[in-house]
Amino acid sequence: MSFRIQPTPPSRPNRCQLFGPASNTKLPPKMATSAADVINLDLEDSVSPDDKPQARKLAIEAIGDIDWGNKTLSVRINGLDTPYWYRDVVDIVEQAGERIDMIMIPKVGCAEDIYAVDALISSIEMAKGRKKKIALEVIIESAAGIAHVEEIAAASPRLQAMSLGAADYAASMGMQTTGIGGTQEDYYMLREGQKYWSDPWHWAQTAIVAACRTHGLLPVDGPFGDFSDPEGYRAQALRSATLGMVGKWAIHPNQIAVANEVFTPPEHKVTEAKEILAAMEEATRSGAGAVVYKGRLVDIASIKQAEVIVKQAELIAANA
Ligand SMILES: C[C@@H](C(=O)SCCNC(=O)CCNC(=O)[C@H](O)C(C)(C)COP(=O)(O)OP(=O)(O)OC[C@H]1O[C@@H](n2cnc3c(N)ncnc32)[C@H](O)[C@@H]1OP(=O)(O)O)[C@H](O)C(=O)O
Ligand SMILES: [Mg+2]
Repeated sequence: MSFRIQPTPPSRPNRCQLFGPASNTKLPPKMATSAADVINLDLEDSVSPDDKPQARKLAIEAIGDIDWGNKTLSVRINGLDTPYWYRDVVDIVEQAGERIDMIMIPKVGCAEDIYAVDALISSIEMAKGRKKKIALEVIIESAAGIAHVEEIAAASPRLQAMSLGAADYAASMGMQTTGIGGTQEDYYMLREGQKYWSDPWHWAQTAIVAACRTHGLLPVDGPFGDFSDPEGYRAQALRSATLGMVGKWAIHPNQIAVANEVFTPPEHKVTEAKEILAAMEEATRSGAGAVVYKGRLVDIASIKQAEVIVKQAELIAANA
């Protein structure tokens, strides 16, 4: 380990982030009673330009009027290249009650994007005497975003989470696809006439996980557009969880249960992790640094790996 200790990310569940356009009044009450850990009321791409002012007003009403229970409540503002974002921040931070937890900034490309929003929020919080500091989360969904992912992760103490936005990312990278996440037909290796599909999102996800872990943020997988393909969603979520992401977006209620299931460590993994911790405790007592568990090596690094799984399970149980 470096002299700099890896910071601990926020201790809250983030298995499923459910999105819905703030302009659609039918959705927020349903989102509030869903099993998602995080709710994102959207002012950005699911809201048409003509509906932006009304969507802001409805988001403010929904934040104040609905019982959101213990969910983390976030609003996605418009991008910094639009005429909408400053008004989103001003209206939400001035007019929404203390129940709002987070603002999500889309399409971030550099640390200064976060600085700008942070400065504006800070000024309004002081002017209005807001008690609770609003947190930030960002979406990496452009070539610039992924190129500058580490400086973005380090940009503000308000930052809690970072997601991959597969659709805008694909467009910005010039990828030849209209799919939002998941397997891409043409991204395969060929061996002896057999196709083996690879994961075109892998590099971006890994870069996001590394930046988040370095700076104590929660890495989150973004949307999977084909909500009629639960097994495709599950496969993508399983890959993300294996890489170290803590959750995934849902754009339809039928994706929530799968996200919650995949990002809750299964019982057999928790049991195995606890057995490894017990085996290592025994090894430490007898002065050994490594032991054999089920025919394989476990050592001091295995303690840290096992602790990841046990802590994930404890966090989720504590918030159930
Ligand atoms: C890709 C980039 C993004 O920006 S992703 C995030 C932005 N997009 C969204 O927020 C879309 C959210 N989803 C929806 O608006 C809808 O789900 C829909 C339009 C995709 C489909 O809606 P529809 O009503 O046709 O679907 P049904 O199957 O009929 O719904 C059944 C039932 O569920 C309720 N419902 C639907 N969606 C939601 C939801 N999001 N939350 C809660 N409830 C929902 C619906 O009202 C029905 O209810 P019922 O009538 O049965 O009571 C990204 O940035 C990138 O770049 O990658
Ligand atoms: Mg997007």
